[in-house]
Amino acid sequence: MVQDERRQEQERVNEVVAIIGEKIEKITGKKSNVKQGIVDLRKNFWDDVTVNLDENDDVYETQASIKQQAELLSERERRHGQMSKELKTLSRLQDAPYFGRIDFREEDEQNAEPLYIGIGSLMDAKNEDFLIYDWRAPVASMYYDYAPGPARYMSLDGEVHGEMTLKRQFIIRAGKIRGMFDTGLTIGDALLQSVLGGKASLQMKSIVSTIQKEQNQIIRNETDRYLIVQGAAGSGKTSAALQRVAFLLYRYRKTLRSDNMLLFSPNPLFSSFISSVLPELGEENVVQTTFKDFIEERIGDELQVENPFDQTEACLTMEDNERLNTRIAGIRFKASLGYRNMIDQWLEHLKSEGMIFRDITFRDKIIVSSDEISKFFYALPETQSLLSRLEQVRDWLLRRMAVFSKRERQEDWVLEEAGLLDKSDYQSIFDKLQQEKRFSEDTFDDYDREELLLRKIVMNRRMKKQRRRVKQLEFVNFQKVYSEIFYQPFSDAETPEHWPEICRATRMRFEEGDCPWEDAVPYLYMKEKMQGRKGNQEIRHLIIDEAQDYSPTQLAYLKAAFPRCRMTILGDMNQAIYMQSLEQDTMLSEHLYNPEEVKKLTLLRSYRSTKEIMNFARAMVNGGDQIEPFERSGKLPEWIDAANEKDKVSIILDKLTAFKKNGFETFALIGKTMKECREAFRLLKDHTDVKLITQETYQFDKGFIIIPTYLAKGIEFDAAIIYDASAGNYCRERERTLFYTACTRAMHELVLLSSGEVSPFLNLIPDACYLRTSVDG
Ligand SMILES: Nc1ncnc2c1ncn2[C@@H]1O[C@H](COP(=O)(O)OP(=O)(O)OP(=O)(O)O)[C@@H](O)[C@H]1O
Repeated sequence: MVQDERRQEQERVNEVVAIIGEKIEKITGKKSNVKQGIVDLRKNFWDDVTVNLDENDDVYETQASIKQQAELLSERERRHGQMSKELKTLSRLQDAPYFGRIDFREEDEQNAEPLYIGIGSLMDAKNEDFLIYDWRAPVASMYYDYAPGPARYMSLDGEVHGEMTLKRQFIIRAGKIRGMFDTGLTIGDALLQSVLGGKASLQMKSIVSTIQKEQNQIIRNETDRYLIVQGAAGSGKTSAALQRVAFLLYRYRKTLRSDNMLLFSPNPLFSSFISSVLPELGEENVVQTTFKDFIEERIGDELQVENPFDQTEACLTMEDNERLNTRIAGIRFKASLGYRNMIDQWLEHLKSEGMIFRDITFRDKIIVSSDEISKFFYALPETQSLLSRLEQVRDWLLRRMAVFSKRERQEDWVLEEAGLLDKSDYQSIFDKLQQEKRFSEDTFDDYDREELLLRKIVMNRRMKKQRRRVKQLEFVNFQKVYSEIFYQPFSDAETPEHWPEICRATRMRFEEGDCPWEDAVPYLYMKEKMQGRKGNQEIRHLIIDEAQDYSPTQLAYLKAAFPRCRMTILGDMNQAIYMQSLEQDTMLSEHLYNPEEVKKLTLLRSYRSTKEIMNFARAMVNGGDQIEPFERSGKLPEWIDAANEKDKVSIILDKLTAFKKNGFETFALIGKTMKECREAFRLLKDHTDVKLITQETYQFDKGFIIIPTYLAKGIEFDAAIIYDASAGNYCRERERTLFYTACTRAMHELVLLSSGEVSPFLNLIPDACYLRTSVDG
């Protein structure tokens, strides 16, 4: 019976594959015709355009004709693009046409209808019935949401109720059914077992065939402007987020393109790790950036912005003393909305005093001095906003610069510089003079005219940059205005502990042209508020991964920078590693949003690691008992005492050999800091093939790598070794989440090395959760 069914299903697969083959052939033929059409059109573009510039009407006609031709060309190019995309999806479907089937009997109907679900939809040859439904189609949601029994889905015409009589899962490769299971509520635990038991890969895979019900809610949420997902390590936050992108691109395909979405990822390595998921689902990748790159680009080269990883590294490697306490207090305070209020107060204060301007200079001459600007600015009515007054200063300065330019162009140096102008400049002046002659026959002053035009060109070019800066209101000395905050007499109630030292340190950094990472967003907030910078209207959806590392100030900044945006915000409080986000509000805090616009979902089931690894790791974090490890068994985590560096090296080498024997392909030695990783690399590099991952690494290969925790975020490995789990390395409360993050990178095996006293976090773990050995076993 079962065999019979399998045979029938295989026959259907064969039929569908054959139809896909025919479609591919047909579209390929059409595509090459369209391509030829494009080539011809490009070649003969001007043949079909009537060019006539004699009369005004003719010019319009010519323009219309060019426009028509260009539209024809771009329409064909668009069709060609669409066909390429369709072909890509078809060839994926040819390999594995679908992964699921549900039989659904609608209320009031007699019979159940089988629906097959795959990564794209496919109609039969007559274009009448669906042979495959796209996983994102409304009806397909039942596949993820229900076990056989009563089921419903939301169609475009309203809710449809009925009964699901069968739910079946397929593994199809190269058109052959390799596995077929009839499943219960959770989609094919057997299949999930086999997917999760596989090797870690260098690139994340899509989870389309095994999306879980709670993940489906995230993927298909359409109602909430801000969707927050708090999910345990390995619970599929990133996976669900990428599936969600594909879903939204499908659901809103008429209005939403991939370049309307922006994904913030924690580091460049992660960006490349996830880059193949969307193409695998037949969608284009969305734009990706890191928050640091985004901020750095907005600040430009006026300041040297500290890298957040350097900030973390500095805090983790500094000795425990007052300097460190000051730094941490500063980081935490500047991430709070309290500090933002302080900046708002400062902006208010600037209305009556305190603005600092730059001299407007040209070749060592002061065109307008900062004092003069200040006088002009403060002479304007205080009732006007800062922005409107700055705009009036701008216009006044531009006029003053024009007057200056007119005077300066009489100077000898200008003519000397004109001698260095290009041939093309002379040509354009000649053309201009010729044109002028069409209107006046007076040619006596041609020589003077030419000299004047040359002088104008020189001055315009020399003053261009200056003018642009003035237009952008850069005559305000924003850095100094910001530094001034740290001279103001704020009350003790408004300021944190160590405030005087924080002020001193911040002023010093700004004087040197450095912008500490904790000041980057507050500085931009102040500056852009003064400049009245408009928000980005193009980006309509932000996906923010590892959101536990974003502060309320950073959230507020993103909301203002992308005013039209919806946001999917994913993170795990237990993996907060930046000083700013430890034990205080982060972007995951619901109360930072308008209650009507926000929804928070929680993922507690963890899929990445074996049950043993997850049982071990969850014991060290708050609320860990609520995390549910997926039922997949492996070895107990091993905690090995190593007396010295030599022992450590030999243990690591032995473990590597064992990992390879197990068929593992990716293994990481995870250090707390880059400093620790460099030390480990120095010890190991002559004994084995190993690569050190740094901030500049954009991709990693199979094999053995050494990586600090903050760069391993979001990534996974077949096996992980924690290089130093001693008390000296992980004992402070703020190191708990770092330690947990490191341990949860391992899929199949976890090894921890320590010498001397072990981290107190390990004491929290029941003895039965690990195996303890020393070097000689
Ligand atoms: N429904 C699923 N089906 C198959 N695999 C899944 C599923 N959900 C998650 N996984 C797998 O679990 C692993 C962890 O997923 P992912 O990286 O998305 O989790 P995460 O919550 O972002 O983790 P972290 O916070 O630790 O970085 C990945 O290998 C992913 O493929």
